[in-house]
Amino acid sequence: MTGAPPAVLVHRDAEVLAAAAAARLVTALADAQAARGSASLVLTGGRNGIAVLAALAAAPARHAVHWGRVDLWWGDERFLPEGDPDRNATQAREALLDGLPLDPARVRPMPASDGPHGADVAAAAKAYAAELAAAPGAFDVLLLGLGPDTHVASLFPGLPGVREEERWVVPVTGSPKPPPTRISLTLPAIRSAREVWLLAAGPDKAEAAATALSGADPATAPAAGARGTERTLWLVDETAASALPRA
Ligand SMILES: O=C1O[C@H](COP(=O)(O)O)[C@@H](O)[C@H](O)[C@H]1O
Repeated sequence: MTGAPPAVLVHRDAEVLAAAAAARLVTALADAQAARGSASLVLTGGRNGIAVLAALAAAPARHAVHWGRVDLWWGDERFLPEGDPDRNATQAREALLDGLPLDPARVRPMPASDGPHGADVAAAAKAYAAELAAAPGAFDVLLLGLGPDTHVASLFPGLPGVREEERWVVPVTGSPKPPPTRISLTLPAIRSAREVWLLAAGPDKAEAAATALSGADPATAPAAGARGTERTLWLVDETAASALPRA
């Protein structure tokens, strides 16, 4: 498989994991800005991803990042009306984004179901792919949560999105986790990022982490296919790490 092999960092609990990932994110974004002038970050939904954003909102070190020069994208979205509390973008705004001096032109949530494409999720996914294609440079950091079924973004085991080899964004219908209709980056898009960080805390993630890190087929364990070009980091807590081999 292409990409950097995973490195696993185990933290004491979910709270420490969120604080440590937030601190790491500040450093990664500030380093990217020092090297290239701006930084590009892909956000995830889910409880661990949103916990990292909340930890960042509470960390004075966040001021080390020039937020006006950060491009924000999303790895997946629940296809719901704008402002719906279940949208990943709504949760990210409430946890962190509303309190940051971002450049609104550089914040690119995935389309909502009451947006310009209406309920046409395929058109919405295509439009997001076009936005991505028009943007220069690689993602610096791409965050992913881990589902108990090994899903990442909205790429679920057995659904066609996980086998996509060409498109960077796909519509998802029939998601086993509600809501059923979603938009997701694909594995080729995820693998284009310099750094991919998978966040997993809680005993319900233990089997998924062990399966994905054992070299499973991404078609049946999507998280196994999530790698960065320069770095793949699994940031987990002790309970999520409990089924991993000791070494
Ligand atoms: O629905 C989603 O779930 C995954 C995992 O969420 P978690 O709450 O089990 O950690 C998340 O990564 C994804 O962005 C989200 O849309």
